[in-house]
Amino acid sequence: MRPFRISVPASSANIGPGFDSMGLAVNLYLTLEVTQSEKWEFNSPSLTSNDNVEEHFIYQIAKKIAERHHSTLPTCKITETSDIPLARGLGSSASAILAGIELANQACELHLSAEDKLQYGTEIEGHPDNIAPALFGGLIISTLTDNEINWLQAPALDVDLVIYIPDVELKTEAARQVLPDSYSRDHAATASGISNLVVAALLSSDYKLAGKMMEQDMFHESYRSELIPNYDLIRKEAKSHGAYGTVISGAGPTMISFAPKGGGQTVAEPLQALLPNYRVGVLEIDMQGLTVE
Ligand SMILES: Nc1ncnc2c1ncn2[C@@H]1O[C@H](COP(=O)(O)OP(=O)(O)OP(=O)(O)O)[C@@H](O)[C@H]1O
Ligand SMILES: N[C@@H](CCO)C(=O)O
Repeated sequence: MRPFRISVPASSANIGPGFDSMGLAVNLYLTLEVTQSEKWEFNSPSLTSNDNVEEHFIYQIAKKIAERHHSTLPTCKITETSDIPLARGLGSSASAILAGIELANQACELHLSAEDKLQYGTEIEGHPDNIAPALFGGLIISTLTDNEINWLQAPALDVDLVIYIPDVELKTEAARQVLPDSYSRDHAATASGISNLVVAALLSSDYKLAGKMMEQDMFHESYRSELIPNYDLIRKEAKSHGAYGTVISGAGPTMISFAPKGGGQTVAEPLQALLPNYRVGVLEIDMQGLTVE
C-alpha cells in the first residue's frame, strides 16, 4: 500500500431554513496521513495513549465499510490532525465519517464512486446536508427520498463567512430533541416558501434577500435559539456591522454570518471584542471537498 493523505473540509449545514438539506463546505480541515505498518497506530487528538485503536470513531467507520465489501483493513499507522472543533455545528462527525470511508476505500482498494461515498456517509449520518458539501465542496442542496439522494452544487457564492464558535459543545442529538415531531400544513408551506426563496436568492446572487430570509427560518432556529449562547446578540450585532444574515451553523452552538465579499473582517473584529470567550473568524468556502494525495 502506498502512503496517502486524506483531507476533508468542515461544513455548515442548514443555512437557516435548508434544514437537513443544505450545507456549505468551509476551509477548516480534518487530515489523515496513512502508511502501512507492522501494527496499528492511530495518533489522534481524540485518543489517549491508553485507548485502543478500535475505539476510534474513524477506525470503526473504516472497518464497517471494509467489511461491507468483504475486505479487511491492513494494519496502518495513521496520524490525524484537525482544526474542526467537535460538536460545535461545523460538521465534525460528517468529516470524520468521510475520512473513515475514504480510509477503507484507499487501504482496501475498494474503488468506491463518489455516489457510493455519499450514500454510505448519509446512511451513517442520517441526512446528507453535511456529508454532501464535505465530499464535493461548495454549497450543496441535497435531499434524501426513498433512500435515494439527489443533489446539486450551486455556483460559487460571492460572500465572506464569519463564524462565532463558543467554548461549549452541543451534541446534534440533543439539539434535535427540542424540535417538533411534525408541523402543520400552513407552517410547512410557509417554512418551505422561505427556504425556496433563500435558495433562489443565493442562486441569483441577491445576498441581501438571502440573508433576510435565512433569518426567518421556521424549521429549527426558533426552537433551538435558547440552546445557543448569545443568539439574539450575535444576529443583531452582525447585522449592525454589515452582515447580510446570521444563522445557527448546523445544530449549533456555532453561529455563522454571510457578509459582503471583503467585509468579513468588519463584522468579525467588533464581534470578537464583544465575545472574548469565542473564536470569531472569517472563513472561505472550500470548493474542492474531500481530497486524497
Ligand atoms: N475526528 C473525530 N474523531 C473522533 N470522533 C469524532 C471526530 N469528529 C467527530 N467525532 C464524533 O462526533 C461527535 C460530534 O458530532 P455531532 O454530530 O454531535 O456534532 P458536529 O458534527 O460537530 O456538528 P453538526 O452536526 O451540528 O454540524 C463528537 O462528539 C465525536 O463523538
Ligand atoms: N441538519 C442537521 C445538521 C447537524 O447534523 C441538524 O440541524 O440537526
